[in-house]
Amino acid sequence: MFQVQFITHFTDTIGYAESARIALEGGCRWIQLRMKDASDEEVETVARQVQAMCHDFGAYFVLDDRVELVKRLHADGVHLGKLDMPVDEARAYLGPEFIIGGTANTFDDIQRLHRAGADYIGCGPFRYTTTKKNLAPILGLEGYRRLLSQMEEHEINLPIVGIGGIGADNIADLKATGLNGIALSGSILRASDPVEEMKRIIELTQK
Ligand SMILES: Cc1ncc(COP(=O)(O)OP(=O)(O)O)c(N)n1
Ligand SMILES: Cc1ncsc1CCOP(=O)(O)O
Ligand SMILES: [Mg+2]
Repeated sequence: MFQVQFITHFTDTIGYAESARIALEGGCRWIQLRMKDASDEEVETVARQVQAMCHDFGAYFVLDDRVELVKRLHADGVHLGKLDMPVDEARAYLGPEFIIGGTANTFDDIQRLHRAGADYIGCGPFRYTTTKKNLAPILGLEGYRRLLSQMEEHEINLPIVGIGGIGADNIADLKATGLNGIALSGSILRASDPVEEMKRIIELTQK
C-alpha cells in the first residue's frame, strides 16, 4: 500500500497538535511530530497530546530528531537526518522494536542508511518548499527515477518515501516513479479545507 506520512507544521491559525488532528481526521495513519524550533519540554508536551490522538486513531506516531524522547514516550519511531544522531547509534540506543527512518538526497545517502539499518528512507526534496530550511538539491521526478533504478541495481529494497513540496497534483507522477509513499505537510495546511484535502490526497494515493 502506498504510504502517506503527515509531518506536523503550523500556520497563522493552525498549531502543531491541531495539524496532526487534521491529518488524522483526514485519514492519515502515520504522523511525524516535527517541531524544529522548540525546546525538549515544549516538544514533550505536544508529543503526549499527539501520541494520544494517534492511539485513538490507530495511527503510527514518530518523532523528528529526538531519540531520547522517542524512548521515554515509547513512540513508534524516529526520523533522523544527516545532522542528527546516526541511525546505527539510534538503533543501539532504541533497539529493534522502534521504527528508524533516515533522510537521503543521494544514492550514497541511501547506501549509508541501508548499511546503518534504517527501516525506511525519506528522500527529497521533490521540489522547493518553505517548510524546511537549508534544502538539499531538488530531486524532481527524474531524480527519484534515477535513485530507484540505482536501488534496484544494488538490490536495496528499503521502503522509500518522497518529501518536499508535495501536493495532490503530484501524486500520480510520484507513484509512477515507484516510490513506496510520500511525506507532506504544507499542501494540506494551506488548503481551504485541510481535512478534505487530506482525504483527497489519501484517495489519490489509493488509485
Ligand atoms: C519522512 C521524512 N523525510 C525527511 C525528513 C527530513 O529530516 P531531516 O533531514 O533530519 O531534517 P529536519 O526534518 O530535521 O529538518 C523528515 N523529517 N521526514
Ligand atoms: C523536505 C522536508 N524535510 C523535512 S520537512 C520537509 C518538507 C515537508 O513539508 P512540505 O510538504 O510542506 O514541503
Ligand atoms: Mg532532523
